[in-house]
Amino acid sequence: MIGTITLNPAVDRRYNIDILEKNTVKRTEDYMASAGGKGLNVSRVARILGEDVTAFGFLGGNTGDFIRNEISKLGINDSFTSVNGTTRTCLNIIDDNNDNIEILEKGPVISKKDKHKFLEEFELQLERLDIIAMSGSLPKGVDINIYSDIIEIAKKYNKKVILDTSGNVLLENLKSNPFLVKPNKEELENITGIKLDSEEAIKMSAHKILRRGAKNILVSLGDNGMYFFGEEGNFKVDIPKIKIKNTVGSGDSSVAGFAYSFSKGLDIQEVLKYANACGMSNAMEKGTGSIDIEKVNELRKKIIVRKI
Ligand SMILES: Nc1ncnc2c1ncn2[C@@H]1O[C@H](COP(=O)(O)OP(=O)(O)OP(=O)(O)O)[C@@H](O)[C@H]1O
Ligand SMILES: O=P(O)(O)OC[C@@]1(O)O[C@H](CO)[C@@H](O)[C@@H]1O
Repeated sequence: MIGTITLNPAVDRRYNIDILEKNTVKRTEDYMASAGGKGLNVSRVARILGEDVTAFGFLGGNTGDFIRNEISKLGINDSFTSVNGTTRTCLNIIDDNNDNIEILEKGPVISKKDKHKFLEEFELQLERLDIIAMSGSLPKGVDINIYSDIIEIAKKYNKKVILDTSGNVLLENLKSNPFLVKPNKEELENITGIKLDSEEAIKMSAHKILRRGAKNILVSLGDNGMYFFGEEGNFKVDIPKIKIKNTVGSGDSSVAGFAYSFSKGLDIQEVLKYANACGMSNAMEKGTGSIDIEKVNELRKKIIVRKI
């Protein structure tokens, strides 16, 4: 069973239009709403891979009800804590060239009481979880160290935690030794201040993050694949060219592919193939945080993992 934590979930609304242009009115029949926020994308992809998933976090208002309904249809166990505020809505507007704009709301304010309820619920269920993936930005009212609080609880039960977040929230929570972090190239550049224009620069930056506490790091590079640095060595993943439709949620799909294959005991090279194949399959679909299992299996055969 994979546990996912989405402290700031979102109803993701995707709109496909012909062209992105200032000062115009656009009408479209090509749009969709999904249960989003990074951890919920991880949940959905892990579920498509055939894994049992329990999802934790905060939900409120009619958008929260929409998400509860969607995840119940997918067979994801709902362990969300109810809050008074309203879960945010995030927009992804994509044109015919696959250029897009994302508009992300801040989200509701979480009270101390609800935070404690959430931590209690999480600890109650921890024993049943093989691995935990926690992802995304923090809602207001929640302390920047909350991801460390969660990791410390998980450590008591010997559980591994993947942390996929960015900026100061990522930096501040490295001290509690997350099992894996997954910045993309831009996020890694932002937190280390080092321009990542060579493999050497990426390696140096990634090792900076390892020295600050993370056990392993995946650096995702969009259409250029991925690097992995950590306990099992250093690897570069080379991927074939694909035709993309919507790359939003590819990072989350990679986290799901990693968590799924790692928890099944596959070796690191196979795990990295799963992580990339899931990210790629998501990029080939219109939906956000959505994969096609047959494509994942085809793609895995075409991905090359090199020790560096
Ligand atoms: N344009 C693309 N072409 C091929 N593969 C892609 C593309 N974009 C993403 N991928 C695959 O998905 C993985 C994760 O994507 P990416 O590096 O864009 O993560 P991300 O920036 O965290 O994504 P997001 O924040 O939108 O979820 C990549 O390592 C790659 O395997
Ligand atoms: O504000 P956060 O939590 O950083 O990002 C939220 C978000 O952009 O991330 C997902 C794509 O990765 C979307 O489902 C969602 O809207």
